[in-house]
Amino acid sequence: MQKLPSWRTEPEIQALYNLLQVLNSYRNYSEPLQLLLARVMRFERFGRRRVMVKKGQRGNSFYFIYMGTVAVTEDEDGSSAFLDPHPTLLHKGDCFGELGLMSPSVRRATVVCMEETEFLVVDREDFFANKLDQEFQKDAQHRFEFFRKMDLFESWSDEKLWKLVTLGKVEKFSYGQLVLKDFIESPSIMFVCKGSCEVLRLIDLGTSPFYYKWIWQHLELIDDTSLKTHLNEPSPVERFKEFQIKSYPVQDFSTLKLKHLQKAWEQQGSSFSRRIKTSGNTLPKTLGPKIKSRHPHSLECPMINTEYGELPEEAAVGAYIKIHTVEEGETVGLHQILLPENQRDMRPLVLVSLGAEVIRIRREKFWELIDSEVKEKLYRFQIKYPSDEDMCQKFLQENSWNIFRKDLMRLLLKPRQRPSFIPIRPKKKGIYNPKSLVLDLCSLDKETKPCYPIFMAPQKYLPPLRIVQAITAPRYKIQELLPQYKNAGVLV
Ligand SMILES: Nc1ncnc2c1ncn2[C@@H]1O[C@@H]2COP(=O)(O)O[C@H]2[C@H]1O
Repeated sequence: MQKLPSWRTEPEIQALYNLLQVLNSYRNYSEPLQLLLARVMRFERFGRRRVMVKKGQRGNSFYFIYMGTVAVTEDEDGSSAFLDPHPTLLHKGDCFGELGLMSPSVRRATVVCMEETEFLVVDREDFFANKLDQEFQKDAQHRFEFFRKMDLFESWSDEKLWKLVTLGKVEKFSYGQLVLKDFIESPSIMFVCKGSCEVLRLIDLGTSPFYYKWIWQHLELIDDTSLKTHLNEPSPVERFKEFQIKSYPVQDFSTLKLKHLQKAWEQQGSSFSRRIKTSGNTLPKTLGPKIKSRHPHSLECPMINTEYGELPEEAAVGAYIKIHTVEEGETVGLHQILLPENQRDMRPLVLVSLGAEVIRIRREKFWELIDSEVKEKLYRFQIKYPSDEDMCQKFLQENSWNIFRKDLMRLLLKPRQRPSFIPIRPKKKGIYNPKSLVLDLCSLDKETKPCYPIFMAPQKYLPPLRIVQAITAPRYKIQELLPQYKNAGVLV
Protein backbone atom coordinates (compact mmCIF):
# COMPACT_ATOMS: atom_id res chain seq x y z
CA MET A 1 0.00 0.00 0.00
CA GLN A 2 2.89 2.32 0.78
CA LYS A 3 4.51 1.69 -2.62
CA LEU A 4 4.23 4.47 -5.20
CA PRO A 5 1.22 3.73 -7.44
CA SER A 6 3.36 3.64 -10.60
CA TRP A 7 5.57 0.89 -9.10
CA ARG A 8 2.69 -1.46 -8.24
CA THR A 9 2.61 -4.78 -10.09
CA GLU A 10 -0.65 -6.41 -11.26
CA PRO A 11 -0.69 -8.95 -8.36
CA GLU A 12 -0.09 -6.08 -5.93
CA ILE A 13 -3.00 -4.12 -7.41
CA GLN A 14 -5.22 -7.19 -6.97
CA ALA A 15 -3.98 -7.61 -3.37
CA LEU A 16 -4.70 -3.93 -2.63
CA TYR A 17 -8.16 -4.28 -4.17
CA ASN A 18 -8.79 -7.23 -1.81
CA LEU A 19 -7.43 -5.35 1.18
CA LEU A 20 -9.66 -2.36 0.55
CA GLN A 21 -12.87 -4.39 0.61
CA VAL A 22 -13.15 -3.46 4.30
CA LEU A 23 -13.84 0.16 3.32
CA ASN A 24 -17.55 0.80 2.84
CA SER A 25 -17.24 3.73 0.50
CA TYR A 26 -14.72 1.90 -1.71
CA ARG A 27 -16.71 -1.34 -1.81
CA ASN A 28 -19.75 0.54 -3.10
CA TYR A 29 -18.09 1.17 -6.47
CA SER A 30 -18.23 -1.29 -9.35
CA GLU A 31 -15.43 -3.84 -9.52
CA PRO A 32 -13.67 -2.27 -12.56
CA LEU A 33 -13.72 1.13 -10.86
CA GLN A 34 -12.31 -0.35 -7.64
CA LEU A 35 -9.45 -1.87 -9.66
CA LEU A 36 -8.78 1.41 -11.43
CA LEU A 37 -8.65 3.19 -8.08
CA ALA A 38 -6.30 0.54 -6.65
CA ARG A 39 -3.85 1.50 -9.43
CA VAL A 40 -3.75 5.20 -8.64
CA MET A 41 -4.25 5.63 -4.88
CA ARG A 42 -1.49 7.02 -2.69
CA PHE A 43 -1.07 6.01 0.96
CA GLU A 44 -0.59 8.79 3.52
CA ARG A 45 -0.52 8.95 7.30
CA PHE A 46 -0.97 12.06 9.46
CA GLY A 47 -1.05 12.81 13.18
CA ARG A 48 -3.72 14.30 15.45
CA ARG A 49 -4.70 17.93 14.67
CA ARG A 50 -3.32 17.80 11.13
CA VAL A 51 -5.67 19.80 8.88
CA MET A 52 -6.30 17.74 5.74
CA VAL A 53 -8.66 20.11 3.97
CA LYS A 54 -9.22 23.81 4.70
CA LYS A 55 -12.59 25.48 4.19
CA GLY A 56 -12.60 27.95 1.29
CA GLN A 57 -9.41 26.66 -0.33
CA ARG A 58 -9.11 25.04 -3.72
CA GLY A 59 -9.23 21.26 -3.59
CA ASN A 60 -6.72 18.91 -5.21
CA SER A 61 -7.42 15.53 -3.64
CA PHE A 62 -10.11 13.13 -2.58
CA TYR A 63 -9.59 10.86 0.49
CA PHE A 64 -10.66 7.43 1.76
CA ILE A 65 -10.03 6.86 5.47
CA TYR A 66 -8.17 3.57 5.87
CA MET A 67 -7.70 3.83 9.63
CA GLY A 68 -8.50 6.47 12.26
CA THR A 69 -10.98 9.32 12.62
CA VAL A 70 -11.33 12.84 11.24
CA ALA A 71 -13.76 15.65 12.09
CA VAL A 72 -15.58 17.97 9.70
CA THR A 73 -15.77 21.55 11.01
CA GLU A 74 -16.94 24.99 9.95
CA ASP A 75 -13.87 26.88 11.17
CA GLU A 76 -10.64 27.17 9.18
CA ASP A 77 -8.16 25.56 11.54
CA GLY A 78 -10.34 22.71 12.78
CA SER A 79 -9.77 23.59 16.46
CA SER A 80 -13.52 23.60 17.17
CA ALA A 81 -13.56 19.82 16.68
CA PHE A 82 -11.59 19.44 19.89
CA LEU A 83 -13.96 21.66 21.86
CA ASP A 84 -17.29 20.50 20.41
CA PRO A 85 -18.73 17.64 22.55
CA HIS A 86 -20.41 16.20 19.44
CA PRO A 87 -18.24 16.93 16.39
CA THR A 88 -19.18 15.51 12.98
CA LEU A 89 -16.85 12.54 12.71
CA LEU A 90 -15.83 10.38 9.76
CA HIS A 91 -14.26 6.97 10.41
CA LYS A 92 -12.55 4.06 8.70
CA GLY A 93 -14.29 3.36 5.41
CA ASP A 94 -15.68 6.89 4.97
CA CYS A 95 -14.47 9.28 2.30
CA PHE A 96 -14.36 13.07 1.91
CA GLY A 97 -13.09 15.86 -0.30
CA GLU A 98 -15.30 15.28 -3.34
CA LEU A 99 -17.19 18.59 -3.11
CA GLY A 100 -14.11 20.76 -3.48
CA LEU A 101 -13.11 18.88 -6.61
CA MET A 102 -16.44 19.39 -8.29
CA SER A 103 -17.86 22.83 -9.04
CA PRO A 104 -17.69 25.36 -7.41
CA SER A 105 -14.25 24.00 -6.66
CA VAL A 106 -13.56 25.24 -3.13
CA ARG A 107 -13.65 23.22 0.05
CA ARG A 108 -17.02 23.53 1.83
CA ALA A 109 -15.63 22.56 5.23
CA THR A 110 -12.43 21.89 7.13
CA VAL A 111 -11.37 18.32 7.83
CA VAL A 112 -8.98 17.67 10.71
CA CYS A 113 -7.43 14.44 12.09
CA MET A 114 -8.74 13.54 15.54
CA GLU A 115 -6.00 10.91 15.97
CA GLU A 116 -3.23 9.41 13.87
CA THR A 117 -5.07 8.62 10.65
CA GLU A 118 -4.22 6.70 7.49
CA PHE A 119 -5.61 7.75 4.12
CA LEU A 120 -5.77 6.54 0.56
CA VAL A 121 -5.59 9.62 -1.61
CA VAL A 122 -6.91 10.07 -5.14
CA ASP A 123 -5.57 13.15 -6.93
CA ARG A 124 -7.77 15.51 -8.99
CA GLU A 125 -6.70 14.16 -12.42
CA ASP A 126 -7.36 10.53 -11.40
CA PHE A 127 -10.64 11.54 -9.76
CA PHE A 128 -11.94 12.85 -13.08
CA ALA A 129 -10.16 10.29 -15.28
CA ASN A 130 -12.00 7.55 -13.34
CA LYS A 131 -15.29 9.48 -13.48
CA LEU A 132 -15.67 9.58 -9.71
CA ASP A 133 -17.52 12.89 -10.11
CA GLN A 134 -20.29 10.99 -11.90
CA GLU A 135 -20.53 8.51 -9.01
CA PHE A 136 -21.03 11.38 -6.56
CA GLN A 137 -23.58 13.03 -8.83
CA LYS A 138 -25.50 9.75 -8.90
CA ASP A 139 -25.45 9.64 -5.07
CA ALA A 140 -26.65 13.21 -4.84
CA GLN A 141 -29.47 12.50 -7.32
CA HIS A 142 -30.47 9.51 -5.18
CA ARG A 143 -30.69 11.75 -2.07
CA PHE A 144 -32.61 14.35 -4.04
CA GLU A 145 -35.20 11.78 -5.13
CA PHE A 146 -35.56 10.52 -1.57
CA PHE A 147 -36.25 14.02 -0.21
CA ARG A 148 -38.53 14.83 -3.16
CA LYS A 149 -40.80 11.96 -2.16
CA MET A 150 -41.12 13.22 1.42
CA ASP A 151 -44.35 14.91 2.34
CA LEU A 152 -42.35 17.24 4.59
CA PHE A 153 -40.65 18.97 1.63
CA GLU A 154 -43.54 18.80 -0.81
CA SER A 155 -43.74 22.58 -1.17
CA TRP A 156 -39.99 23.12 -1.72
CA SER A 157 -38.54 24.12 -5.06
CA ASP A 158 -35.91 21.83 -6.62
CA GLU A 159 -33.32 24.54 -5.97
CA LYS A 160 -34.08 24.60 -2.25
CA LEU A 161 -34.13 20.82 -2.04
CA TRP A 162 -30.64 20.65 -3.61
CA LYS A 163 -29.39 22.82 -0.73
CA LEU A 164 -30.64 20.14 1.65
CA VAL A 165 -29.06 17.40 -0.48
CA THR A 166 -25.59 18.94 -0.08
CA LEU A 167 -25.88 18.97 3.73
CA GLY A 168 -25.42 15.24 4.24
CA LYS A 169 -24.36 11.94 2.74
CA VAL A 170 -25.87 8.46 2.84
CA GLU A 171 -24.31 6.29 5.56
CA LYS A 172 -24.87 2.53 5.63
CA PHE A 173 -25.30 0.53 8.82
CA SER A 174 -25.57 -3.24 8.99
CA TYR A 175 -28.07 -5.19 11.13
CA GLY A 176 -27.46 -4.61 14.84
CA GLN A 177 -24.89 -1.86 14.30
CA LEU A 178 -25.02 1.11 16.65
CA VAL A 179 -26.00 4.28 14.75
CA LEU A 180 -26.06 6.74 17.65
CA LYS A 181 -25.31 6.25 21.36
CA ASP A 182 -27.78 8.97 22.25
CA PHE A 183 -29.75 10.76 19.57
CA ILE A 184 -31.36 13.14 22.07
CA GLU A 185 -27.97 14.76 22.71
CA SER A 186 -26.84 14.41 19.11
CA PRO A 187 -26.42 17.67 17.19
CA SER A 188 -27.75 15.94 14.07
CA ILE A 189 -31.06 14.71 12.78
CA MET A 190 -31.39 11.64 10.60
CA PHE A 191 -33.50 10.59 7.66
CA VAL A 192 -33.85 6.84 7.20
CA CYS A 193 -33.70 6.43 3.43
CA LYS A 194 -33.57 2.63 3.33
CA GLY A 195 -34.35 -0.14 5.85
CA SER A 196 -35.21 0.68 9.44
CA CYS A 197 -33.74 1.47 12.85
CA GLU A 198 -34.77 0.70 16.40
CA VAL A 199 -34.98 3.19 19.24
CA LEU A 200 -33.82 1.60 22.49
CA ARG A 201 -33.84 2.89 26.03
CA LEU A 202 -31.44 1.56 28.62
CA ILE A 203 -33.35 1.26 31.87
CA ASP A 204 -31.88 0.75 35.30
CA LEU A 205 -34.55 -1.68 36.52
CA GLY A 206 -33.52 -1.15 40.15
CA THR A 207 -34.98 2.37 40.04
CA SER A 208 -38.49 1.10 39.29
CA PRO A 209 -40.93 0.46 42.18
CA PHE A 210 -42.71 -2.11 40.00
CA TYR A 211 -39.48 -4.07 39.49
CA TYR A 212 -38.67 -3.90 43.19
CA LYS A 213 -42.06 -5.37 44.04
CA TRP A 214 -41.80 -7.96 41.26
CA ILE A 215 -38.39 -9.17 42.45
CA TRP A 216 -39.52 -9.60 46.03
CA GLN A 217 -42.70 -11.36 44.97
CA HIS A 218 -40.54 -13.89 43.18
CA LEU A 219 -37.87 -14.17 45.81
CA GLU A 220 -40.51 -15.00 48.36
CA LEU A 221 -41.10 -18.16 46.41
CA ILE A 222 -37.60 -19.21 47.33
CA ASP A 223 -38.11 -18.51 50.98
CA ASP A 224 -41.37 -17.03 52.11
CA THR A 225 -40.49 -16.68 55.78
CA SER A 226 -37.64 -14.23 55.67
CA LEU A 227 -39.11 -11.61 53.39
CA LYS A 228 -42.32 -10.61 55.10
CA THR A 229 -40.68 -7.40 56.15
CA HIS A 230 -40.33 -6.24 52.59
CA LEU A 231 -43.93 -5.77 51.67
CA ASN A 232 -46.99 -4.82 53.64
CA GLU A 233 -49.36 -6.91 51.62
CA PRO A 234 -51.52 -10.00 52.07
CA SER A 235 -49.76 -13.12 53.23
CA PRO A 236 -46.91 -14.38 51.05
CA VAL A 237 -48.82 -17.57 50.38
CA GLU A 238 -51.72 -15.58 49.00
CA ARG A 239 -49.37 -13.62 46.82
CA PHE A 240 -47.55 -16.77 45.82
CA LYS A 241 -50.77 -18.28 44.61
CA GLU A 242 -51.78 -15.20 42.75
CA PHE A 243 -48.40 -14.82 41.15
CA GLN A 244 -48.03 -18.44 40.14
CA ILE A 245 -51.35 -18.41 38.42
CA LYS A 246 -50.60 -15.14 36.70
CA SER A 247 -47.01 -15.87 35.81
CA TYR A 248 -47.99 -18.30 33.10
CA PRO A 249 -50.41 -17.07 30.54
CA VAL A 250 -52.23 -20.38 30.94
CA GLN A 251 -54.90 -20.86 33.55
CA ASP A 252 -56.28 -24.17 34.58
CA PHE A 253 -59.97 -24.03 35.30
CA SER A 254 -60.45 -27.77 35.64
CA THR A 255 -60.85 -27.55 39.41
CA LEU A 256 -63.60 -24.98 39.01
CA LYS A 257 -65.34 -27.30 36.63
CA LEU A 258 -65.03 -30.17 39.09
CA LYS A 259 -66.36 -27.98 41.86
CA HIS A 260 -69.29 -27.07 39.70
CA LEU A 261 -69.93 -30.71 38.86
CA GLN A 262 -69.67 -31.68 42.49
CA LYS A 263 -72.32 -29.11 43.40
CA ALA A 264 -74.55 -30.39 40.64
CA TRP A 265 -74.12 -33.97 41.79
CA GLU A 266 -74.92 -33.00 45.37
CA GLN A 267 -78.07 -31.28 44.17
CA GLN A 268 -79.00 -34.38 42.20
CA GLY A 269 -78.53 -36.49 45.34
CA SER A 270 -75.65 -38.33 43.79
CA SER A 271 -73.57 -40.56 46.04
CA PHE A 272 -70.38 -38.80 44.88
CA SER A 273 -68.61 -37.70 48.01
CA ARG A 274 -64.97 -36.90 47.09
CA ARG A 275 -64.03 -33.41 48.09
CA ILE A 276 -61.76 -31.31 45.97
CA LYS A 277 -59.59 -28.93 47.82
CA THR A 278 -59.60 -25.65 45.98
CA SER A 279 -59.57 -23.02 48.64
CA GLY A 280 -57.38 -22.20 51.58
CA ASN A 281 -53.64 -21.90 51.39
CA THR A 282 -52.92 -24.46 48.73
CA LEU A 283 -52.88 -24.10 45.01
CA PRO A 284 -55.37 -25.99 42.88
CA LYS A 285 -54.00 -29.50 42.91
CA THR A 286 -53.92 -29.94 39.17
CA LEU A 287 -51.41 -27.15 38.94
CA GLY A 288 -48.89 -29.35 40.71
CA PRO A 289 -45.89 -28.40 42.76
CA LYS A 290 -43.55 -25.60 41.86
CA ILE A 291 -39.94 -26.31 41.08
CA LYS A 292 -38.40 -26.49 44.51
CA SER A 293 -35.69 -24.11 45.40
CA ARG A 294 -32.40 -25.76 46.17
CA HIS A 295 -32.02 -23.29 49.02
CA PRO A 296 -35.01 -23.57 51.27
CA HIS A 297 -33.42 -21.40 53.92
CA SER A 298 -33.41 -17.65 54.07
CA LEU A 299 -31.78 -15.84 51.19
CA GLU A 300 -28.26 -14.80 52.00
CA CYS A 301 -26.76 -12.48 49.47
CA PRO A 302 -25.35 -8.95 49.40
CA MET A 303 -28.03 -6.28 49.29
CA ILE A 304 -28.03 -2.72 48.06
CA ASN A 305 -30.28 0.10 49.20
CA THR A 306 -32.75 1.53 46.74
CA GLU A 307 -35.39 4.19 47.14
CA TYR A 308 -37.92 1.51 47.97
CA GLY A 309 -35.84 -0.69 50.26
CA GLU A 310 -33.23 -3.38 49.96
CA LEU A 311 -32.63 -5.22 46.69
CA PRO A 312 -30.21 -8.11 46.16
CA GLU A 313 -27.12 -6.67 44.52
CA GLU A 314 -27.32 -9.29 41.78
CA ALA A 315 -30.82 -8.16 40.89
CA ALA A 316 -29.75 -4.54 40.34
CA VAL A 317 -29.58 -4.88 36.59
CA GLY A 318 -30.42 -2.90 33.49
CA ALA A 319 -32.08 -3.83 30.22
CA TYR A 320 -32.32 -2.33 26.77
CA ILE A 321 -35.97 -1.86 25.95
CA LYS A 322 -37.20 -1.32 22.43
CA ILE A 323 -39.57 1.63 22.32
CA HIS A 324 -39.97 2.53 18.66
CA THR A 325 -39.05 1.47 15.13
CA VAL A 326 -38.13 4.16 12.62
CA GLU A 327 -39.12 2.99 9.16
CA GLU A 328 -37.91 3.99 5.72
CA GLY A 329 -38.90 7.60 4.93
CA GLU A 330 -39.13 8.55 8.60
CA THR A 331 -36.87 10.79 10.66
CA VAL A 332 -34.94 10.60 13.92
CA GLY A 333 -34.40 13.55 16.25
CA LEU A 334 -37.22 15.73 14.95
CA HIS A 335 -39.90 14.49 17.33
CA GLN A 336 -39.49 17.34 19.83
CA ILE A 337 -37.64 19.93 17.77
CA LEU A 338 -40.52 22.41 18.19
CA LEU A 339 -40.86 22.02 21.94
CA PRO A 340 -39.24 24.63 24.20
CA GLU A 341 -36.09 23.20 25.75
CA ASN A 342 -37.53 22.92 29.24
CA GLN A 343 -40.38 20.74 27.99
CA ARG A 344 -38.20 18.28 26.10
CA ASP A 345 -37.78 14.69 27.20
CA MET A 346 -34.01 14.50 27.70
CA ARG A 347 -33.75 10.79 28.54
CA PRO A 348 -30.91 9.24 26.52
CA LEU A 349 -32.12 7.09 23.62
CA VAL A 350 -30.02 4.69 21.57
CA LEU A 351 -30.45 4.23 17.82
CA VAL A 352 -29.57 0.80 16.42
CA SER A 353 -29.73 -0.22 12.77
CA LEU A 354 -31.88 -3.10 11.60
CA GLY A 355 -30.06 -2.79 8.29
CA ALA A 356 -30.40 0.84 7.28
CA GLU A 357 -29.13 3.69 5.14
CA VAL A 358 -29.43 7.09 6.77
CA ILE A 359 -28.71 10.71 5.87
CA ARG A 360 -27.32 12.70 8.79
CA ILE A 361 -27.76 16.50 8.79
CA ARG A 362 -26.67 19.00 11.47
CA ARG A 363 -29.68 20.39 13.33
CA GLU A 364 -28.63 24.03 13.00
CA LYS A 365 -28.15 23.67 9.22
CA PHE A 366 -31.56 22.07 8.86
CA TRP A 367 -33.13 24.74 11.05
CA GLU A 368 -31.66 27.51 8.87
CA LEU A 369 -33.28 25.98 5.81
CA ILE A 370 -36.80 25.18 6.94
CA ASP A 371 -39.78 27.49 6.54
CA SER A 372 -43.04 27.93 8.47
CA GLU A 373 -44.83 25.34 6.32
CA VAL A 374 -42.30 22.65 7.21
CA LYS A 375 -42.44 23.70 10.87
CA GLU A 376 -46.17 23.20 10.85
CA LYS A 377 -45.76 19.73 9.40
CA LEU A 378 -43.15 18.93 12.02
CA TYR A 379 -45.88 19.14 14.67
CA ARG A 380 -47.12 15.86 13.24
CA PHE A 381 -43.82 14.20 14.03
CA GLN A 382 -44.17 14.76 17.74
CA ILE A 383 -43.96 11.44 19.56
CA LYS A 384 -44.21 10.99 23.29
CA TYR A 385 -42.17 8.03 24.43
CA PRO A 386 -43.54 5.99 27.37
CA SER A 387 -42.28 6.56 30.90
CA ASP A 388 -39.48 4.35 32.28
CA GLU A 389 -41.94 2.84 34.72
CA ASP A 390 -44.31 1.80 31.91
CA MET A 391 -41.40 0.39 29.93
CA CYS A 392 -40.24 -1.58 32.94
CA GLN A 393 -43.70 -3.12 33.38
CA LYS A 394 -43.82 -3.98 29.71
CA PHE A 395 -40.38 -5.57 29.91
CA LEU A 396 -41.42 -7.79 32.82
CA GLN A 397 -44.65 -8.83 31.09
CA GLU A 398 -42.78 -9.71 27.92
CA ASN A 399 -40.17 -11.46 30.03
CA SER A 400 -42.84 -13.79 31.49
CA TRP A 401 -44.07 -14.60 28.00
CA ASN A 402 -40.58 -15.19 26.70
CA ILE A 403 -39.66 -17.54 29.53
CA PHE A 404 -42.96 -19.37 29.09
CA ARG A 405 -42.37 -19.64 25.35
CA LYS A 406 -38.90 -21.02 25.90
CA ASP A 407 -40.20 -23.61 28.39
CA LEU A 408 -42.90 -24.60 25.95
CA MET A 409 -40.49 -24.91 23.04
CA ARG A 410 -38.19 -27.00 25.19
CA LEU A 411 -41.08 -29.24 26.14
CA LEU A 412 -42.51 -29.67 22.66
CA LEU A 413 -39.50 -29.55 20.40
CA LYS A 414 -36.25 -30.21 22.12
CA PRO A 415 -36.31 -34.01 22.24
CA ARG A 416 -37.04 -34.11 18.51
CA GLN A 417 -34.20 -31.88 17.55
CA ARG A 418 -30.88 -33.37 16.63
CA PRO A 419 -28.15 -32.27 19.00
CA SER A 420 -26.63 -29.19 17.49
CA PHE A 421 -23.01 -29.19 16.50
CA ILE A 422 -21.05 -27.07 18.93
CA PRO A 423 -17.46 -26.55 17.88
CA ILE A 424 -15.00 -26.67 20.74
CA ARG A 425 -13.50 -23.26 21.16
CA PRO A 426 -10.55 -22.42 23.34
CA LYS A 427 -11.70 -20.43 26.36
CA LYS A 428 -10.74 -16.82 26.07
CA LYS A 429 -10.39 -14.55 29.02
CA GLY A 430 -12.71 -11.58 29.09
CA ILE A 431 -15.27 -12.89 26.60
CA TYR A 432 -18.51 -13.21 28.46
CA ASN A 433 -20.84 -16.11 28.29
CA PRO A 434 -24.01 -15.01 26.50
CA LYS A 435 -26.00 -17.15 28.91
CA SER A 436 -25.04 -14.71 31.61
CA LEU A 437 -27.39 -12.22 29.97
CA VAL A 438 -30.17 -14.01 31.82
CA LEU A 439 -30.55 -13.20 35.49
CA ASP A 440 -31.56 -16.34 37.37
CA LEU A 441 -33.36 -15.46 40.58
CA CYS A 442 -33.10 -19.06 41.78
CA SER A 443 -29.33 -18.81 42.03
CA LEU A 444 -28.97 -15.41 43.63
CA ASP A 445 -27.33 -16.77 46.74
CA LYS A 446 -25.09 -19.29 45.00
CA GLU A 447 -21.41 -19.03 45.68
CA THR A 448 -20.20 -18.94 42.08
CA LYS A 449 -21.69 -16.18 40.00
CA PRO A 450 -21.67 -16.00 36.24
CA CYS A 451 -19.62 -13.06 35.04
CA TYR A 452 -22.10 -10.57 33.69
CA PRO A 453 -21.00 -8.15 31.03
CA ILE A 454 -20.72 -4.64 32.39
CA PHE A 455 -22.35 -1.77 30.58
CA MET A 456 -19.74 0.95 30.32
CA ALA A 457 -22.13 3.86 29.97
CA PRO A 458 -20.76 7.31 30.75
CA GLN A 459 -21.26 7.91 34.46
CA LYS A 460 -23.53 10.86 33.81
CA TYR A 461 -26.23 8.50 32.55
CA LEU A 462 -26.00 5.48 34.81
CA PRO A 463 -23.55 3.71 37.07
CA PRO A 464 -21.86 0.71 35.44
CA LEU A 465 -24.71 -1.70 35.13
CA ARG A 466 -25.03 -5.37 34.33
CA ILE A 467 -27.32 -5.71 31.37
CA VAL A 468 -29.76 -8.60 31.14
CA GLN A 469 -31.96 -9.77 28.31
CA ALA A 470 -34.26 -11.85 30.49
CA ILE A 471 -34.94 -12.79 34.10
CA THR A 472 -35.86 -16.31 35.10
CA ALA A 473 -37.78 -16.81 38.32
CA PRO A 474 -38.93 -19.85 40.31
CA ARG A 475 -41.81 -21.37 38.40
CA TYR A 476 -43.89 -24.44 37.73
CA LYS A 477 -42.63 -27.22 35.58
CA ILE A 478 -44.55 -26.71 32.39
CA GLN A 479 -45.44 -30.43 32.31
CA GLU A 480 -47.62 -29.78 35.34
CA LEU A 481 -49.53 -27.10 33.51
CA LEU A 482 -49.94 -29.20 30.40
CA PRO A 483 -50.50 -32.67 31.82
CA GLN A 484 -51.06 -34.12 28.36
CA TYR A 485 -47.32 -33.61 27.82
CA LYS A 486 -46.14 -35.71 30.74
CA ASN A 487 -42.86 -36.42 29.00
CA ALA A 488 -41.17 -33.74 26.97
CA GLY A 489 -42.07 -34.01 23.29
CA VAL A 490 -44.62 -36.84 23.78
CA LEU A 491 -48.32 -36.09 23.65
CA VAL A 492 -50.32 -38.63 25.68
N1 LIG B 1 -22.02 17.38 6.96
C1 LIG B 1 -21.04 16.64 6.43
N2 LIG B 1 -20.93 15.35 6.74
C2 LIG B 1 -19.94 14.62 6.26
N3 LIG B 1 -18.99 15.08 5.44
C3 LIG B 1 -19.03 16.37 5.08
C4 LIG B 1 -20.06 17.21 5.55
N4 LIG B 1 -19.85 18.44 5.02
C5 LIG B 1 -18.75 18.34 4.26
N5 LIG B 1 -18.25 17.10 4.29
C6 LIG B 1 -17.03 16.59 3.62
O1 LIG B 1 -15.99 17.45 4.02
C7 LIG B 1 -15.31 17.82 2.86
C8 LIG B 1 -14.61 19.12 2.91
O2 LIG B 1 -14.02 19.32 1.67
P1 LIG B 1 -14.92 19.27 0.33
O3 LIG B 1 -15.83 20.45 0.35
O4 LIG B 1 -14.05 19.04 -0.81
O5 LIG B 1 -15.82 17.95 0.57
C9 LIG B 1 -16.40 17.88 1.81
C10 LIG B 1 -17.19 16.65 2.11
O6 LIG B 1 -16.57 15.51 1.57
